[in-house]
Formats: sequence, structure tokens, C-alpha cells
Amino acid sequence: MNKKTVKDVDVKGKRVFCRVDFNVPMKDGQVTDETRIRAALPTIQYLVDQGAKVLLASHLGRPKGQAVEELRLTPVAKRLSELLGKDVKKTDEAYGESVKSEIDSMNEGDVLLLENVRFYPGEEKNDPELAKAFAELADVYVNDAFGAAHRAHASTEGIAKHLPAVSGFLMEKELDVLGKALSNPERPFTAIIGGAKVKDKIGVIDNLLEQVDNLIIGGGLAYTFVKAQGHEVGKSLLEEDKIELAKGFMEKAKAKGVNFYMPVDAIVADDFSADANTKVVAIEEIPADWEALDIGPKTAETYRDVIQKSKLVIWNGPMGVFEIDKFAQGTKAVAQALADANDTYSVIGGGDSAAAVEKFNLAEKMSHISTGGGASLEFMEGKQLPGVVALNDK
Ligand SMILES: Nc1ncnc2c1ncn2[C@@H]1O[C@H](COP(=O)(O)OP(=O)(O)O)[C@@H](O)[C@H]1O
Ligand SMILES: O=C(OP(=O)(O)O)[C@H](O)COP(=O)(O)O
Repeated sequence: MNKKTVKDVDVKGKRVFCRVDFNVPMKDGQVTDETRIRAALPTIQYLVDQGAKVLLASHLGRPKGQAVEELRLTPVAKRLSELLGKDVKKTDEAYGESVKSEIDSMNEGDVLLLENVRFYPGEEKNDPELAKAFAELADVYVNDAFGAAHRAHASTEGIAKHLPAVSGFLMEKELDVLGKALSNPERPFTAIIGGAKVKDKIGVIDNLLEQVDNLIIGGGLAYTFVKAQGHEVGKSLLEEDKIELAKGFMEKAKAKGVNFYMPVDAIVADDFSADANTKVVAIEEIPADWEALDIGPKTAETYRDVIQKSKLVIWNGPMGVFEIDKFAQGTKAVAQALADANDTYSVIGGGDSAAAVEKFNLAEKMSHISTGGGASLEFMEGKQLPGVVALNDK
């Protein structure tokens, strides 16, 4: 990597604003998957050991520029404190006088977690004033938030203009591993795209079609494609204004000789809940009042075969609503197929995909679990990540 890292700057006694991605899944005020917190520990521990005053900043969810009680980072501070084995204080704001006075009382090696940076409208707008306000808190900026590196926000991009700006160890490792896997991909090269962020991910498919041998579609994303094939999708997730785009992708795949795999069956439910009635249906037979919440068994079988014949697989986004056991089978089948494929280099991207692999106890079997979903996809597309571009060159 041609960017400076935390090892290239002196941080002893300095106030270090370290942007991390603590956008972790939570339920009832508890962190339910701590992969992203653990992934940031090497950088945090290094800063502590070097005697820096460590200010950690992160977003959580999408609060749209205002304080949302359930999206406070308090439970994250608690978990981080346990993992680090030292007290981590949390502020109720992310900048300003109250935060400054808290920083004034810090000793070398102390860690302070700032409140969710997306509670302020300026964050996602990359407002220069907010970037300056963040920068005023610190002497050095470290970006270790690979998962948010594709966002040009005040705490990921704007702030880097005001301070010496370097990458953390997680950022460095992610760019290194993904760069190596993709510079000369082993073939057959398969991409599996699922999840619910249809708008974010659908554009990625266009670029992936230039690179892969097989493209597998699952999750909530699939039903826009099912609709594009001319089938009804009932109450399944659907992005009406992307149907034409989806059609275009299927034609492009054909023209490029890319094998395009879509669900042939699905598990449908009469309600988005654990108590829902469910049944397996052929993809062209989704009932009008039901929604497809997982891929069906025939689909899972085909996907398994494709995975086993691949040399490199990148997987982003679960195949179904894996958080509910009834709809977890498709995601589990894909995870298991990857775990069983010993000759396959597997790269898992995305907070929820990583959480799924963790849930099935298969994390150890994957070659690389990336902490970034959208970020790893954009990186693989060959796009420049603003959070990386903004850092100081070596
Ligand atoms: N068929 C579906 N309908 C609705 N939601 C789905 C479906 N399949 C998967 N999901 C949801 O997608 C979410 C993950 O999507 P996304 O954020 O795009 O993935 P990632 O974090 O891995 O990038 C999960 O919470 C899962 O419940
Ligand atoms: O969870 C994240 O992205 P991901 O779901 O693509 O992995 C990152 O924290 C970025 O969050 P965002 O997509 O709300 O900007």
C-alpha cells in the first residue's frame, strides 16, 4: 500500500482521532456480533501501547443526521471495554466543548469512544465545518474503518485534510488481501451477491460481469431479477425502478458468457416473523400475499455445486433472512459449501454475511472475512475508496 500507516507517525502523548467501523448488529441493546470490534483491536491496542490518547469515532446504523436513542454507541463501549480489558469511557456527543473537556482529562493510553458520528447531518454531507470540528479534537488522524472507506463523509474523508492522516492495521490488511486476490484472480471466479441493500449493490453487478465466470444472485436482491424475468414476486423485496437494469444485466451476462445463477425456488412466508407460515415454492409461483425470505433447497444445491467447482469466491450478502432460523438454511448451505471447498479461496464481505458465518461457526474455515461489504465490493470494482485516497502518501 502506498499510504502511510500508523507505524509511520509518532503518536506518543498525542490525541489520535481513530475512525473505526463499529457498525455492528445489535438486539435489545446488546451487540450480537462483535467481529468488527475485534477486527479493530490491533490498531487500538497499538495506540494504547504507544501511549496515545485514543479517541474512537464510528457510525452505527443510519440515523439520518439526528440522535436516535437505540443507535447510541453505549453498548459498544461496554463490549470494547471487556475485549480490551480496560475502561473505555463514552461521550454523549461526537465533538464540541463537552468532548474537549473529557479529552483534557485523559492520560496517555486512555481510550474514549465518541458518540455516533451520524447523529449530525454534516457527517454524511462531508460538511467541512464538521470535519474541522472533529479535527480540533486531535493531533493525528487514523482511519481503520475499512467498512466505511467507500463513504466520503466528514469523519472518513473531510477530517483527513486537517491532520496528519494515516491508515490503521485493519485498513492496511484488508486492502492488501483483497488486492492480492483480485490482481490475478484464480478461475473459475465466482461472485455471490445477496442481502437487502438492493440500491447499493445492484450497480456493482455491472462491473462484476466484466470479471467473473459465475455470478450467483440471492437474498432480497434476487426478487428484482425474478420480476425482471417476468415472474410475480408477491410481497418480496422489490426495487421497481431497477427492474430494467436487472434485465440489462441478464442480457450482458449472456453476451459475455458469464453463467448467471438465479433462485429457481424460494421459501415464502405469510409474515416477516419467526411464527410465520412458510412453504417452498417454484420461483414462478410466489403467491401474491406472501414474501420470499430465503432461497429454496433446489437453488441451494445448485449454488453448492458452483461453489465447489470455483477457485475464487467472493460472497457479499446473505441468501435469506438468516437471523430467523426458518429462513437461514440457504445462507447456511452457501456458508457450508464454502467451508467444505478446500481448494477455493473464499472472501466474505459485509457485516451481515460475516455475522452469518460466525453464527454457523464456520468463520475459521473462510480464507478472508472482510469487515466491509459495500467497501469490498467497490474496491473489487476497481473504484477508488475516498477514505483511502484522503490518507497521506508514503
Ligand atoms: N429475501 C430477503 N428479504 C428481506 N431481507 C433479506 C432477504 N434476504 C436477506 N435479507 C436481509 O439482508 C440483510 C443483510 O443485507 P446487507 O446489509 O445488504 O448485507 P451485508 O451486511 O452482508 O452487506 C440481512 O439482515 C437479511 O435479513
Ligand atoms: O455496514 C456497513 O456496510 P456493509 O453492510 O456494506 O458492510 C458499513 O458500516 C457502512 O455502512 P453504510 O452502508 O450505512 O454506510
